[in-house]
Amino acid sequence: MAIAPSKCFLSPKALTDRPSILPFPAKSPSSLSFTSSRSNFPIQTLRKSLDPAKISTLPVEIHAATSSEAKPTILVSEKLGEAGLEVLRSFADVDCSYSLSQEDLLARIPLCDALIVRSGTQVTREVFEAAKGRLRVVGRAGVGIDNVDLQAATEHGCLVVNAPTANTVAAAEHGIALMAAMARNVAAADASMKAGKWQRNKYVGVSLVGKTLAVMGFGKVGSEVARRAKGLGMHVIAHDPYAPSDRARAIGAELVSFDEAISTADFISLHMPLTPTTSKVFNDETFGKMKKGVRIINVARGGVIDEDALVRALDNGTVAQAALDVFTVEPPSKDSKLVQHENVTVTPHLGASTKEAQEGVAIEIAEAVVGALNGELAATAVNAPMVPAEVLSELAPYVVLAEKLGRLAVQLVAGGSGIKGVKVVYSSARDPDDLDTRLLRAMITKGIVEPISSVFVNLVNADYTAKQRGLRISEERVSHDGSPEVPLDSIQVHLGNVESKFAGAMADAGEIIVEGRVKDGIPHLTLVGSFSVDVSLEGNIILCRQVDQPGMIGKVGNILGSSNVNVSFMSVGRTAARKQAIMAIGVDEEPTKETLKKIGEVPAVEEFVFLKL
Ligand SMILES: NC(=O)c1ccc[n+]([C@@H]2O[C@H](COP(=O)([O-])OP(=O)(O)OC[C@H]3O[C@@H](n4cnc5c(N)ncnc54)[C@H](O)[C@@H]3O)[C@@H](O)[C@H]2O)c1
Ligand SMILES: O=C(O)[C@H](O)COP(=O)(O)O
Repeated sequence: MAIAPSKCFLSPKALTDRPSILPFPAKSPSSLSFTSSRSNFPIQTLRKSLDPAKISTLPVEIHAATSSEAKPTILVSEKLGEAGLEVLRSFADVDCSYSLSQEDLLARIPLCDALIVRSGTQVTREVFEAAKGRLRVVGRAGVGIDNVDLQAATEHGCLVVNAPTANTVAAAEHGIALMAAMARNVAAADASMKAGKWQRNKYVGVSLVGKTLAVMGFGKVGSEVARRAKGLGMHVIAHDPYAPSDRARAIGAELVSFDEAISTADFISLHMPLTPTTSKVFNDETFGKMKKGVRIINVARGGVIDEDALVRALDNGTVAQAALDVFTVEPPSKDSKLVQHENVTVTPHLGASTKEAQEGVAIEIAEAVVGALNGELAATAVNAPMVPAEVLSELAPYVVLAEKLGRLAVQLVAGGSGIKGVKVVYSSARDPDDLDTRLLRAMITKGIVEPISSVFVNLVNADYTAKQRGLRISEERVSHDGSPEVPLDSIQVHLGNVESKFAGAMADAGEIIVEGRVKDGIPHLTLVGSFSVDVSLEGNIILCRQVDQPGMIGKVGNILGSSNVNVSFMSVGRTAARKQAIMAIGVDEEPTKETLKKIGEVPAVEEFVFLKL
């Protein structure tokens, strides 16, 4: 796919319309090497806090598509509601392929920017590897993300989003339906009648009213089940190590320990996620602690039950009945003893399968995926920090500043000296709790890592990438006597224990230091080593260290002018009059080697460096 990296100017409206920001900021053209496997479409850097009149003149990096080919491709591998597909089709080429084998999925994934799945598609590490960097979002049209290898997604910089709320009620209703159907033998009696029998004595059930129900996992589905069970006259207890007791109290459920829940309940309904802690938490030992004749409902995940142990507990009467919507392996084998057991009622993972829930889930996931591909940070991101829109909006210019400072700092390092320690110092009048720096840290990492590697860094994989490269990033806060209305006064990036190709960037402590501030919404470089400068961080920068004397600006300016290099800014910082000074020159074009050589030949110039932003 042919994509031209180009510098464009965004209209004030485009910049202010969306309070959102770049989980996938495009690499800046200076360091960019496009491969045909990663498509890019407009990803904008928001500058909402800026004066629109000024915004219109700010260059914003956009990777503009050269043709309609640049539409992203979204693979939908399991049935998705029509309303969600419409949202997707209005934005992307949508490939609905509902019965792909794993092999077919691996073959198709390198052509896709996003993948939307339900619980039936295994999004394994192999899938991310096969995507060769193009896959940027996996959308799970539902809650459980245990079929997505989150670690692999994060390592590959791929955002995973889910739709956590739209099927809650459907799952809770299915739990209640299974409980009632099991207690009254509805499925077995139905099958018996259809076989021509009339067995009124065989299918005598048990009542729900007055019975104790233990809800295991008091989250969204669990609490809705509890609410409905209260309406049926049940006594509801719940176990959830992380649930607030006031939420349980408000519903009239009592939070108890695991052992108390399972040993006192007549019915146990499972609503926890499948995690390493909950895997097979219902096993021989825990079945042994239950009341004889207990009844179990599972609409959570099959893997929380040791299924062989459940068959034994059913056979020996510890468990009188079970109603199961989910299984360790789906679909389970046709001769599964559990599925075939006469005291077990089963459904094929139908918890979320109502028309209403599927339409809701489809819209929820389609909007999240489109938003993420557009550069917004999804509110339902599973493997990236969720930064509220207001925070994103006010930090936007600082995000640009952070990346540029990282990019500048790394270019000042002399070849051969590896970077290990990065210290970021934020000067702010805000209380530390009111300043979320995760985004800034991620962007500094991006700025440092991208110019020296082929890794694509974003908010999802920034911390992981830093760790992988042995880059220790520490953060410090310095309190500033300004207005807390302004999030930050300055950001400093310190690279420790390195040598610099520009000695002027080394501070006394033997570190490279660059500092920046946002002025009128525009990022500025304000300190290099121990020299104060003031140059807006746009285009490219030449730093010259020289003996402070009259006429230097004119001499260097003349050299650049005669080579047709446009100077946007010049700023001189010095330690003391007539001693050392640093000249920071913003240039729109990249000077040729000959031009740079001429600058180096000016007698008072002691060193200089050309830096791409
Ligand atoms: N059958 C279906 O079609 C269907 C539909 C929706 C949800 N689900 C599944 O239902 C489960 C719950 O979904 P949800 O939306 O309520 O999720 P949720 O995150 O809102 O709730 C899960 C709750 O489990 C609790 N929990 C975590 N570890 C626990 C433990 N060791 N013991 C007890 N509680 C623990 C959490 O604190 C949380 O409150 C998930 O496994 C989800 O995948 C299934
Ligand atoms: O986790 C979920 O959302 C449910 O298990 C539903 O899964 P499904 O989308 O495959 O029906």
